[in-house]
This record gives sequence, C-alpha cells and structure tokens, in this order.
Amino acid sequence: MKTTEITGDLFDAPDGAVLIHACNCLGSWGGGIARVFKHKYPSAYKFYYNHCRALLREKRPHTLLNSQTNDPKIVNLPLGTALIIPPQAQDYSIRQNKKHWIVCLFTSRAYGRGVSKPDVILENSVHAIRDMRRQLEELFEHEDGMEQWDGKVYSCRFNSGLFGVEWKASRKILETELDGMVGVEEVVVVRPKEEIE
Ligand SMILES: Nc1ncnc2c1ncn2[C@@H]1O[C@H](COP(=O)(O)OP(=O)(O)OC[C@H]2O[C@H](OP(=O)(O)O)[C@H](O)[C@@H]2O)[C@@H](O)[C@H]1O
Repeated sequence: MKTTEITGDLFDAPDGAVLIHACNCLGSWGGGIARVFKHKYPSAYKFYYNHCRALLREKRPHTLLNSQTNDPKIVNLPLGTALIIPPQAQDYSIRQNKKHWIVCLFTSRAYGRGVSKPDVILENSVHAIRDMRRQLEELFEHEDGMEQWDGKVYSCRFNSGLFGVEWKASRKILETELDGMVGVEEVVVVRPKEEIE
C-alpha cells in the first residue's frame, strides 16, 4: 500500500475521511493526539469509552496467533482489534466539525507506566490493522455512509509518541497489512510541522 507523508494537522483531513490513531483498552483519551480527539469529538470519545468499559466488565478473551511464530496468545478484547466510529451527529452538527470516521487501533492494553513494550505494541498493531482492514472492506462493500469518502485513509504516526514505538516500524506494518486492500488507494500519514522526518 502506498503511504504518503505530509506535514500538517490530521484534523484538517477532508470531510468524510477516515482518521487512524492508537488507543489503550482502558477507555482513556488522556494525552497526545487522543486528547485532541476527545476535545473535538466528545460523542466519538463516549463511543470508544463505552466500548472499552463494556469489554473490561465482560472480560472476553480472544486468541492472537503471533504473526512471526504463529504461537497463540490469549488476550482480552479489544486488544489487537480496531474500533471504527462512524461520524457522530452530535460532533459534526453542533461543533461544525467535519464528518470524520475515527479508527481506534487497540495496540496497548494500558497507558502511562502500564504501557506495553514496543514489540508487544507492534504485534498488537498487526492484528488491529488486519481487523481494521476487514471492517473497512465490509463498510466499502455496503457503502454505509461512506459516500463522501475520498478513498484515502489518514493517519497520525500512531504508536510513536506516548506509546514510545519508532514510527518506521509501525509504518512498515501498516504498509504490509494494507497491501492490496480493496477500496483504499492511499494512506496519508500526517506529521505535525514541528516533527522531523
Ligand atoms: N494534530 C495532529 N496531527 C497529526 N499528528 C499529530 C497531531 N497531534 C499529535 N500528533 C502526532 O501523533 C503521533 C502520536 O503520538 P501520541 O503520543 O498522541 O499517541 P501514541 O499513539 O504514541 O500513544 C497513544 C496513547 O496516548 C494517548 O494518551 P493517553 O495514553 O491516554 O495519555 C492515547 O490515549 C494512547 O493511550 C505523534 O507523532 C504526535 O506528534
């Protein structure tokens, strides 16, 4: 999959765009770009929070087969999955926001001192991106509200800030796992001006 890196603000992505960021499974959008998501899209935050809290209560295990060794690892949902949040009316009508689809990649169970190690985050990223691809391909098939969508997926350099993972490692996974994806022409990675290459 072709990725293009530009400098700018992820939230300037066009109306109808899909925006990707990495999330913890505890229901917190407390820092980094997640904090901006929470401020700009409070209803989308509630959607994410409710998803996390319901799964934390139910403790639903699922098995991730290691992408290198195929060894099974049992983790609790939503770790290693993606949540796709459709544009929320409360967010785009009241706040004149754009109709952005938000993709949460659950790459670390916890955050702060509890954040997972980089290799664990990267392995979880493989599974979360595969899950995102499956869900997006299904969405495109049914065209559920994706009419304004320009066929591009916009992403921040997820995992590379508070999750402490070198961006090129996550980018390699994104490019590999989205290769040949139906419906997506390009992934646009948006990097803040102050960040170097
Ligand atoms: N407007 C903007 N446009 C484009 N790029 C922007 C931007 N603003 C910042 N960036 C860049 O986006 C990258 C990601 O960096 P981040 O540190 O945010 O995310 P991450 O994926 O490493 O970690 C996730 C955990 O951090 C959060 O906060 P809490 O843990 O809750 O406190 C979550 O909840 C998770 O848990 C860095 O390159 C930032 O420069």
